[in-house]
Formats: sequence, structure tokens, C-alpha cells
Amino acid sequence: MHRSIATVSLSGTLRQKLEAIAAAGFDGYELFENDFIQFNGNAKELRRINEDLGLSLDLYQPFRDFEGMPDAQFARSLERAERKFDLMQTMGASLMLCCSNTSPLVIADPARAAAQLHVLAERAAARGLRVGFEALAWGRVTSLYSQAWDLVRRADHPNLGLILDSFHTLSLKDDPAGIVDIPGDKIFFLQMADAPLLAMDLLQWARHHRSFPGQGDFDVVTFLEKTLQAGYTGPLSLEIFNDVFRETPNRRTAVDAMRSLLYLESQVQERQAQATSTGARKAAPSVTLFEPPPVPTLSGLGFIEFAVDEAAARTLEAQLLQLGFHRAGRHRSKAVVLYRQGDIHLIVNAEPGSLARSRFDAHGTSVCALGMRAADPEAAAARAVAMHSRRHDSPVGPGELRMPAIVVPGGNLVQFMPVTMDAQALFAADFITEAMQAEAAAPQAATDVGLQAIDHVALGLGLDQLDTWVLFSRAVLGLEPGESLELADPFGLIRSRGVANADRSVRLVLNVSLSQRTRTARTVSVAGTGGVHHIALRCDDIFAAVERLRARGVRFVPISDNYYDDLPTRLELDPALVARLRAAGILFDRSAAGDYLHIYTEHPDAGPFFEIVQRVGRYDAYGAVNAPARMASQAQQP
Ligand SMILES: O=C(O)c1ccc(O)c(O)c1
Ligand SMILES: [Mg+2]
Repeated sequence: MHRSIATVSLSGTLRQKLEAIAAAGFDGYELFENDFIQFNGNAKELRRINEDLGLSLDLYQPFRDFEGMPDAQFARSLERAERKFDLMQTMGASLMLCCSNTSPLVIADPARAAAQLHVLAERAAARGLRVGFEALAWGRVTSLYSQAWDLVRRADHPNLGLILDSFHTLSLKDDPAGIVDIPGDKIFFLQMADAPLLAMDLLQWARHHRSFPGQGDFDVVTFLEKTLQAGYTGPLSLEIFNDVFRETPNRRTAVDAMRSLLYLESQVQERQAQATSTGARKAAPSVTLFEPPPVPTLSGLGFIEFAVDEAAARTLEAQLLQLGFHRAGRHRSKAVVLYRQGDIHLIVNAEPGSLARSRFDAHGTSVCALGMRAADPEAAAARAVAMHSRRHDSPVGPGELRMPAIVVPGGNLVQFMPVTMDAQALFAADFITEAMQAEAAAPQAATDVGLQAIDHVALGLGLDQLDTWVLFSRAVLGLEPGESLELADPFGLIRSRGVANADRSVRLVLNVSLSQRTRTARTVSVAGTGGVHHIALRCDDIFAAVERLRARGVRFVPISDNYYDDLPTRLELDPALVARLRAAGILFDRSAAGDYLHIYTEHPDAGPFFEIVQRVGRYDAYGAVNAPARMASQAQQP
């Protein structure tokens, strides 16, 4: 498809926006009128920039408050239109967007509105231009695409067509199914936008909280599918009014935008392929949709790698040993040590000159890579590259394993590990693993406190990184987002959203602070970027594990007695269980599916802290109700 984006979706000056749009690989763009009005150049110069950048100017927008006006205003609006047509001809735009009337002067008379639109189309036709009519969700008389289509049909002019915008339809919970009955060649343009479900004023929602498809809650896939079924073959464009995008570096936003369109196309493509293979529908797509390698099949976090220098490595080692890990091996050729407990593998990388070291130099002790087990590591990396993520190849020594790696938003790595190799063989390729071999003979190492697996990794992100991560998680890794939650820290709100694969073997929690004053915000600020904030390790018996850890000197975030007084008023719990939780300082949550027991280690001077968790039954979340207790306690620590 011809891929396009509205200039309103990006930060920067008009020229900077267009450069970012071209660099991300778009074919064309929608010019938002204000961007031109504020441009220190004329329409001819804009045309030259378009030519230099290889961008087509697909749409000039918006033309407001036109249809259904009293005669005097109508005459003036036609004059206004002529001036816009002059500009469009000079800058090389052939389609104008006219959005439905929001003026109190509008007359609710479809015959009048249609007749006026006919005249507008006739004026456009005289110059070889076209007009597309779009229903704004808050239009005074016309707010639905079906109403806009009714006017376009009545106006009956070849130079007048319909413009669809998924936001207006889906925000009103209107049914897009009727789009299939509109002749495809009468749909002149398609604007796609997603949004989080918010109970708020439509106009505010539309102007401040739209997001790229794949970042919100709308069924944008069905919307595009219906439009294509109608026979639409025009541009696929993004029109995103979003307060955060207005201040996010525009090259990053433009890459997100392109990834979003590719992901959207691929989802529709997949549906069409399925419908065709099951014989449900004839294959009749008139446009070619993007078809990347399939979403990877992931099965767990194989390792977590820390970036350190020599001194930081010693501090971290002390912390890991205290948590019951043991040194399981050292790297064949690099200053890298492997720690292990149960099926948890932690790699501590102090190799000078490595990517890990450069991450340490920039951000201090931090997680610089996650290992994800993938059914087909090469295909997983190929999918990522197709979705505009960068591949990262680090130097490997003789006999060492090359694992395909990709760069994730913010600059860290995800490495895809083959599931077919067991952990022993996998790490044996790169590490000298005497300890592991000795351990194979006596599996319960003396230091082991019963931690068994990586449950999830929580990221603390900058405000402008959350939507990027949601889309990256879905489009590249196939991790689906859960509910978006707001958690109260004593100094501001934290927005939190889990993403996970279908069998829940890979879980990430994406946290962003809406205030500059929370611990999460300060951590992001000190590190200079978002990154892993804490690591949750799972066990089968959290009471036993915590007892052993306390005996080894591990300190946990203390929880207020009031929390345990409140717990039985919230949940029906055996008093004996409440007493045990209180004595151990463990937090508790219960859902219909099961229980979640968890506790947090005290924040170290540098690097992430740890959460110890036990899941009972099919509990599927992260104990968000307890996060305020943890954050308040952390805030009360000296
Ligand atoms: O918010 C608006 O005014 C506005 C303008 C043009 C559009 O295409 C749109 O969807 C909204
Ligand atoms: Mg629109």
C-alpha cells in the first residue's frame, strides 16, 4: 500500500517533520494546514522539498465548517476554498479534506449540504482537484461515516468522495461493517488512528490521546479490513493527535509510525490468508499488504545480562550470592561471569570495549540484554528487522555460539536463544562451566534458596517510551498487552501495563511515571534512559525462600502493619495465612484465577532490585493493588 502520515502526528518544524517522514520510508504525507501557515517558505518551496525528499503530498487538510451553511457564509467559504485550491496547485496537492461542520450556524438540511458540496467539488474539478468529506465525531449534524457517505452520494460529483478516519467511527462505537457497501473508488482517503479507551469528552480524546494502531484499544484491524473489502486502493495514512508525540524526537515517532502501519497491514493480511485458506472468502485483495516473517514463538527468558565494570561486578556478585545464586561459569574469552539458581541464568558482563561496557558507562549498573528462547531464533530476528528493528551482531570467539540479537527501544538488546538446546549445552558453548557440571551431580546446591525461574522483568520507562514499547512488544515480539493501570506512588502516579506471550512464559511489565518526582522517574532520570527497574523471580514456596533469604542477610522492603490489618477486610482469608504473611512481610493478591504472593528486596545503591513471587493457580497479573504499599514503603526508607 501507499503509506502516508499526517504532519500533525510529529514534533518539529515542517521541514524536520518531512525529513523524518521520508527517512522512515513513507511514500507521502498529509499536510496539516497549521504546519504550512507557520512554515517560513512558500508553496513552491514546499513542492521542491517534497520532490527532494521523494514524498507525495497526498492530502491538504482540514477545510472546516463548509456544508449546510446559510447562503452568505457559503459564498464566503467558496472564496476561502479558492484560495486553498491556489495553494494546493502550487504545492502539488490534489486532494483536500473537508471535515463536517461544527459551527452553530449549520442548518440541518441534507439537500442544502449536498448541493453546497456539489458546488465545492465543481470548483475543485475546474482545477483538476478533488475533495474528500470526513465526518468528525463531534460534527453538529454529520458525525457518522454513513451520514457523510449519504451527503457524498446525494452531491453526486465525480470529484467528491468520502474520507474515513477510524478514530471518529470507533470512538463513537459505530459499526464499521457498513463500509463494505460503499464503492471503493468513492472512498478517497483513509486515516487510521488507535486510542486508549477513555471515558472523556470526544474532542479532547481526539485531539490529545490518539495513538498509533497497535498502541490503543480500538479494533483497527477490522476497520482496515472492511475498507479494503469495499475495494479501497488509496493511501493508508496515520493521523495522530497526541500530546506526547508532539514532544517526542520525531525520528523515533516516525519509526514507530511505520512499524505501526506494517503491523496493521500484516494483521489484515493474516486474516485474509486465513479466510482464503478456510475457503470462507475468495482472495480478492486489490492491494498488496505487508507480509513479514511470523510472530516468533517464544518460550521463556533464558537469561538476563547486566552491564557492569570491575568494581560494579563485585558489588553485584555479592548481591547475587546473597540471593542464593552461585557462580556457574566464566566466559571462554571475555570478562563475563554466569550465575545460576534453578532455571534462572544471570550474566554479569564487565568486558572492556563491549556493548555492555558502553551501556554501563552511559547508564551505570543496569540490564543490557534479555535472552529470549525462540523456536526459530533466525526467523525471530528476521521478523524484527522486517518490523524496522535493528539487528545487532557482536563479535564471537572461536567455537562460541552466535545468537541473533536485536536492538530494543532505548538501545539494549534482546538475544534469541534456540529452545532446542538445553541450558547446560547452551551456556557450555560460551562458558567454562565446571560449576555447572559439578552441580549436575548434586542438583541442590548448598546456596540455593529455591528460586526457580524468571517470572517477569519490569521496565521503568520515560513518558515518551511507553507507547513505543507497547507497539514494539506486539509487532516485534508478539507479546500482547494487558490492562493499563494507574498506581499511586506517594509522589505521583505510575502507569503500568503488562505484556506477555500466549503461554505466559515471557512477561514484561512496562511502567512509566506520570510525575517527575516518583522513585521510578528518578531512576529513569539518573540512568539517563528507561530500562529494567526490577526483576521478579519465581519460587514454589515463598515462605521458605524468604526465610532462607533473610537468614542470608537479604533485606526486604518493610510493609506497614496497617496493610495486614486491611487485608482480611478486602479478601476473605484464613487468619492463619494473614498472620504468616504479616510475620514474613509478604504481600498478597487474589483473583478469580488464583493467588499471587510477593515481596521486594531493598533497593541497592545501583541497578535493579528483585521481587520474589509465587503464583498459585492461574493468577495472571502482577499484584498491582500492592504496588502502592511497596512504593510508599520505599519512599519512607532513609
Ligand atoms: O480535530 C480536528 O479538528 C480534526 C481535523 C481533521 C481531521 O481529519 C480530524 O480527524 C480531526
Ligand atoms: Mg481525520
